[in-house]
Amino acid sequence: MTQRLDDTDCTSDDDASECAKLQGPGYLRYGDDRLREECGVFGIFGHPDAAALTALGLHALQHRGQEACGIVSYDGQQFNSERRMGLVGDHFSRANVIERLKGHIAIGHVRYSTCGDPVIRNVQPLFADISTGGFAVAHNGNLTNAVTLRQELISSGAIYQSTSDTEVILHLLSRSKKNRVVERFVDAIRQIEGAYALVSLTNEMLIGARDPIGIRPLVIGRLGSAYVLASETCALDIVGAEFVREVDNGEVVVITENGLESHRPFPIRPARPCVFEYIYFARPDSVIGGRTVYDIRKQMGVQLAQESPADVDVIVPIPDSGVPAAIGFSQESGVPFELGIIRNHYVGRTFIAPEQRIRDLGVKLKHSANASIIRGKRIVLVDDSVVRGTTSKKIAKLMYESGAREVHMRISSPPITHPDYYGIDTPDSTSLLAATMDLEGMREFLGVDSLAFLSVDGIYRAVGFEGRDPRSPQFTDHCFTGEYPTPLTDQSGVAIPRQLSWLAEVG
Ligand SMILES: O=P(O)(O)OC[C@H]1O[C@H](OP(=O)(O)OP(=O)(O)O)[C@H](O)[C@@H]1O
Ligand SMILES: NC(=O)CC[C@H](N)C(=O)O
Ligand SMILES: [Mg+2]
Repeated sequence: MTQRLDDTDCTSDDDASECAKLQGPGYLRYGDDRLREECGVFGIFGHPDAAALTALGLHALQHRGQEACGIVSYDGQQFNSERRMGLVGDHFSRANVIERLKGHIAIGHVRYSTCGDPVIRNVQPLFADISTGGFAVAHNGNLTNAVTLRQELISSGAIYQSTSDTEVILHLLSRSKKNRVVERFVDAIRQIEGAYALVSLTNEMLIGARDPIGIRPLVIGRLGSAYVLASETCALDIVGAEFVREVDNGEVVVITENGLESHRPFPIRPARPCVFEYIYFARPDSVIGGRTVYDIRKQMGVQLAQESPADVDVIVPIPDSGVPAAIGFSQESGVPFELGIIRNHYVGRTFIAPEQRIRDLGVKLKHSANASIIRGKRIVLVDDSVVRGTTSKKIAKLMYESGAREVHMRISSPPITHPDYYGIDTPDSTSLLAATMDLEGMREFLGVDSLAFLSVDGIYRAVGFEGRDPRSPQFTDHCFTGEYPTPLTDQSGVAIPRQLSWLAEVG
């Protein structure tokens, strides 16, 4: 059966085309030099206001991706799709937009691109009409063999519509020889490598899946008789859904009118979720593994104060994500916590810009000194991470300019020495401060009186373990250890062509 797709996706967007111009046309970006967040996914089955609730869920997940957003619904007759560059609230708060997205099943996505330009053709959910009917997919994560598979598929006749890694899933699904859509889906995900939390929609089901070691998060909720899938529990809270459980690593959940069915298509392995969810990505009020992210970040601050105390007058967090660790540091050390930096609420997470000059400006736009707190004081600045050092360097300078007597920096995660290929999109190693300098070099570069990072075991202790189990690490932590838990086929194979498409979207 073939369903109609009513597609009101944006076809021209000034920001998107400007971005594309700045980056060069149609490049399949890999490991470029920007810190990015992640994507967020949401899905709901069996609710008359499916699209409106999806918009709310995406709004709660906005911290995971601020580049673009989209929703696909199914109304019993046809699929309806809206995909836009920009924020959820700027588009999906309009009643006429939600009215167009009719139906009782919907999925949605907020995007930060890790693979493929930030242009409308890469905005998710992606949709395809395959022999079993319409199929939409929204993906958080990054596939580490997507380029290799793409080359194979294109050489055997596949016509790609985007430069996103996610599109490979649609091609594999379409080419599967299996009959049922769930079997085809399983067939497809067995061929992909890397990190994925997926929500997918057909005319009769909602599907959720996590990669074999569960790098990226996905939770299940109930809202009356409806089922909800979401990247984080904060998206369940906003729609009033009750948390049921996390989707397990390697699990596929299929939700139909008959309820939820669980499939385990991969050999059982221990989970290794990404530790960066705790450190930076997830919203502090989200619950992972039974504990709030806020509580865990505070514990990271406690561990940090124990490992690297400082003789100072005041503890100052670098907002936003440095705040809980700074509270923990203050409570453990007994030194008062003060908001010595005020954050501008109209600038999102790290100001997204392709040039260092604009990133520098971004940090200035985002953070201002609360000089009366700083003047004449010895302070500890607490942040969750240092990637390129842009934030820490600017803020340290700002503190001295505002009259701080001493500035000490404490980071509630270990030095990031290795790039990420699983959806974080930390830069290649030449741009990572800790990959190019030792501790003293970083201290000098940042211009602070002292600098210390939390140890790798300290992170594990904060989450509740005795330390990292070297034989079977409990987390995906390659950023700090260099130990990648999946094959990096695209990185280790023959050269990845930087340019896969000659189509530049200019409007
Ligand atoms: O060393 P850098 O390259 O500057 O990157 C590290 C900074 O980026 C992140 O903050 P971000 O502004 O993205 O988000 P937040 O407001 O949630 O802290 C992180 O919390 C650090 O502050
Ligand atoms: N950050 C992510 O999870 C990105 C999802 C997908 N790889 C994309 O580039 O769109
Ligand atoms: Mg920050």
